[in-house]
Amino acid sequence: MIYTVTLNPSIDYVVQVENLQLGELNHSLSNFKLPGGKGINVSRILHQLNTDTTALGFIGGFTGEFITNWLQQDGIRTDFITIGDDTRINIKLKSDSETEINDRGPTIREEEAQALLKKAENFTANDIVILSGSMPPSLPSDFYKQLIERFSAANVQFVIDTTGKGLKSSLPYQPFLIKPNVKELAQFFNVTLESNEAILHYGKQMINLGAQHVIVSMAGDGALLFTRDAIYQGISPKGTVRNSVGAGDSMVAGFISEYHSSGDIESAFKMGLASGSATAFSDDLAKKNDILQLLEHVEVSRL
Ligand SMILES: Nc1ncnc2c1ncn2[C@@H]1O[C@H](COP(=O)(O)OP(=O)(O)O)[C@@H](O)[C@H]1O
Ligand SMILES: O=P(O)(O)OC[C@H]1O[C@](O)(COP(=O)(O)O)[C@@H](O)[C@@H]1O
Repeated sequence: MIYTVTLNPSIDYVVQVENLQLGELNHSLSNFKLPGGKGINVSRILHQLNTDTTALGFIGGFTGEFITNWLQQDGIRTDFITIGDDTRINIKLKSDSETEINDRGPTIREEEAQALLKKAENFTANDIVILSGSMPPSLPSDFYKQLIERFSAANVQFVIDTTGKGLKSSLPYQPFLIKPNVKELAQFFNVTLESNEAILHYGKQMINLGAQHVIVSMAGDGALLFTRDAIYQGISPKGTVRNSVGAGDSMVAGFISEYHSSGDIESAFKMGLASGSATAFSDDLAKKNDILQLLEHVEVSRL
C-alpha cells in the first residue's frame, strides 16, 4: 500500500480577481474550494492513476469535514487522526500573477500527535510512505524525524517533500525520493542558483547527503532527476497554465505510481513530468486522460 501523510492539510481557496488592487475593494470573477495539502494532492493523483492509496494525517473541524467528504466521494481511502482544531484554509489568488497566502496550521495536541506516531509503527517493508508538506507549528520540530525513525526500523521506503529541518533530518535515512523545486534547493544550501551548473552541483549534493533519487523541479522549464549513477533532464510539454497549485505534488505522485508498477526510473520520471504539467494546465488537479495525453509530449534525456 502507498500511504501519504499530510501533517498540515488545507482547503485551497482559489480566487480569480481581474487587475487586483491592494488596499482597495476587489470583486472576484470566480472562486472555488479544493481539498489541499501536499500529501492529499499526491493521494488524489495516485487514485487517478489507479494506484491504491490511503491518506493519513491530521484533520479537524468543518474544513476538515469538507476534505474528508471530498476524498470519500472520490473513493480515496482515508485514515486521518481527528483533531480538536480546524484544518487551515490557504488562499490562492489569481490575477496578473499567482499570489499564495498559506496559513501556519492548527494546534495539534500531544495525544493527537502520539496517535499518528502509533499508526506509523504498523507499516511494513511492503509499504511506501509519502511524507509531504509543512508541519503545523504546534508539533515538535523533530516530528518528521520521529516518524522516519519508525519507518526506518521496519525497512519502510519513504518519500519526503518538505523543506528545512524536516528535509535535513530525513537525509541520513536515505529517502527513496525528495523533490525540491529550484527555490527550495537554493534555500536548503543557503545559496543563489543562477546557472545550470550550480543546480547540477547542488542536486548531486543531495544524493551525497543520502537521498536515493532527487527531482529538482523547475516549473515550465521541466526538471532534473538525479540518481546514484545518472542525471536525466526532463522537458515539460508546453500549454496554457490555468492553476499550477499542486503541480509538484502531481509530479511526485506520477513518479511513484509508475515506479511502483514498472520499476523503471526513466518511465517514472516521464510520468512525473506529464502529471505535473497536466495539473498546471487544469483548474483542479489533473485527470488521468490529460496526464496520458501529455505523456506523449514529454522528453527525457540522460546527461
Ligand atoms: N508552467 C508550466 N508548464 C509546464 N509544466 C509545468 C508548469 N509548471 C509546472 N509544471 C510541471 O510540474 C512540475 C512541478 O512544478 P513546480 O512548479 O516546479 O513544482 P512545485 O509546485 O513543487 O513548486 C514541473 O517540473 C513541470 O513538469
Ligand atoms: O504544506 P505547505 O508547504 O504549507 O503547502 C501546502 C500547499 O501546497 C499545496 O499542496 C500545493 O503544493 P505544490 O504546488 O508544491 O504541489 C497546496 O495544495 C497547499 O495549499
